[in-house]
Amino acid sequence: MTESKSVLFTIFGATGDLAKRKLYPSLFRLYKKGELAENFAVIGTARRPWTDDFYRDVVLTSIKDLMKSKSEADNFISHFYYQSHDVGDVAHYVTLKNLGEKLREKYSTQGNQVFFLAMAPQFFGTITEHLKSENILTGEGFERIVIEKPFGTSYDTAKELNDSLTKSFTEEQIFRIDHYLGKEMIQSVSAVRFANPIFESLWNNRHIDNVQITFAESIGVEDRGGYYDTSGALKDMIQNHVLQVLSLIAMEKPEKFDETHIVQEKVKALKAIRKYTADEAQANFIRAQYAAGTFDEENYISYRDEDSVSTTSRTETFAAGKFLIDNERWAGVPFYVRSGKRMTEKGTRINIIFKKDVDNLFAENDETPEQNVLTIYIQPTEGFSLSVNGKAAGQGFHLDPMRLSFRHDSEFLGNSPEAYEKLFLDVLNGDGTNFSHWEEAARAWELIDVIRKTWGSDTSSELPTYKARTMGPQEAFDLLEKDGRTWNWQPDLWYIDHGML
Ligand SMILES: NC(=O)C1=CN([C@@H]2O[C@H](COP(=O)(O)OP(=O)(O)OC[C@H]3O[C@@H](n4cnc5c(N)ncnc54)[C@H](OP(=O)(O)O)[C@@H]3O)[C@@H](O)[C@H]2O)C=CC1
Ligand SMILES: O=C1O[C@H](COP(=O)(O)O)[C@@H](O)[C@H](O)[C@H]1O
Repeated sequence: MTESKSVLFTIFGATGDLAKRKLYPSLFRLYKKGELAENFAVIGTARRPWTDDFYRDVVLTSIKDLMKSKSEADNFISHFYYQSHDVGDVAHYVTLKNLGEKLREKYSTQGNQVFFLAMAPQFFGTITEHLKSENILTGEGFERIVIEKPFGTSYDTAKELNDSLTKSFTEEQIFRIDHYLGKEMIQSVSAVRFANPIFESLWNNRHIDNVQITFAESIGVEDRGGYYDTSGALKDMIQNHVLQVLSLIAMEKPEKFDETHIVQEKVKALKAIRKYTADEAQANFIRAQYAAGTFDEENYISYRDEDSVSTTSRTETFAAGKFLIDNERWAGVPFYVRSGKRMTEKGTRINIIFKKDVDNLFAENDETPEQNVLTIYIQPTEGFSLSVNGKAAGQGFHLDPMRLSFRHDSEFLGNSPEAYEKLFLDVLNGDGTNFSHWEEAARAWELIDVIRKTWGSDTSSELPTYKARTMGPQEAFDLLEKDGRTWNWQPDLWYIDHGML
């Protein structure tokens, strides 16, 4: 039997896109599962002069696809209150405090508070400072703060941000969202590694040739051109999601499967990644921008033609590179990563490519076994496959590569908790395992800053482009080719075959 939580949420940025698309539906899912019942309340705040009723209607609209009965939804939204508030105005925190006290009483929330900052990071310092100075933090129950990406734009700005947050909250109270860490299959990476001796015993440079991590998106920048043009693929995806995944694959086995030990090992792995010189960054990382293209008879405009994007923009919409890890386990094993928008399909995958068979028994038969590949499918399908060599059926002896494959079915996917729902529950349980910790973010920025600066100093050369809805520029393929390798990527026929497209 689920024990429901007692808590007051304050959502800053309650009128925004993230709140409507992710936060309210996730809270509703927790409500439907009984994790939230009667003892919770939500204060939504932003500048717009909304009433409680209007706010509740907005929340209702955002959960309409999930609701089974109107009465259930009505009961849920009755826990929502709106307070118009400019985060820069001190007087508003007094109103917020008074409302909080009233709701704490009414819903018996036991002094537990979660603050969700669904706002641009430049406001984080002001908000946390005022939460403390205006005594909204009382220390009576648990008090946790959840913040969104981007966590800074460089090591220096991230450090500044962190310093201002830690004036009011301790590291244990800060939950930095990296929503990929809430995804089912990312959480499964550790299960695959540490619950299967067949893999754990091979998880090193004696058996693994290279690792490939692809975060491909078919969408362009949509309506986020203004933000994206100041960021680019390296900062938007590689600094956070990709390096988080890489550290989970590369880390040593933690002493215990808990937050402290996992984070310790992830930080060690990140620290072992070679920090490039400017020349090495130039040689090992490439970038490109999507040009116009046609796919499936549909025409796509170029990045520079997107709304709120400069027509002379040099922001990359695709980045690829090679990381090297200087430790005993991984010396000599390249970790190739790539991420881009307007690629052929949406697909996040990890490929562990095992070494070639050195002593080929079948050489005299003119047969060469293919390298074994373990693929972890993160999305849109979830599962694993392992390519193995077998004998082709029939006369004679020929090797035939085959795939042992497991995928979650569509029913499972439909019921699988959404990343934000899992992360919300982790926050309520005080479990920071699936969040980014300061030391992780700091190290990731140190690695990325070198690449960013190298690219930034080159203002004259032509930025490579790739046609919209392709797998990126030629330079990304050359990156592996010069190492005698290729990207391992086949279109995901599984979900087409299963009617999931
Ligand atoms: N949307 C998404 O999918 C994702 C968003 N994020 C991050 O989440 C955060 C929020 O993003 P998103 O919801 O898209 O942004 P929006 O621009 O849609 O929302 C911003 C919110 O901040 C409020 N706001 C702005 N200025 C003030 C102010 N001075 N005082 C009080 N409230 C203010 C706005 O409300 P009002 O105008 O009424 O004041 C609005 O509610 C950002 O950090 C973003 O990078 C991260 C990953 C994905
Ligand atoms: O953080 C971000 O992630 C999304 C991709 O997330 P997904 O869960 O849809 O795979 C990306 O589109 C966005 O640019 C980035 O900020």
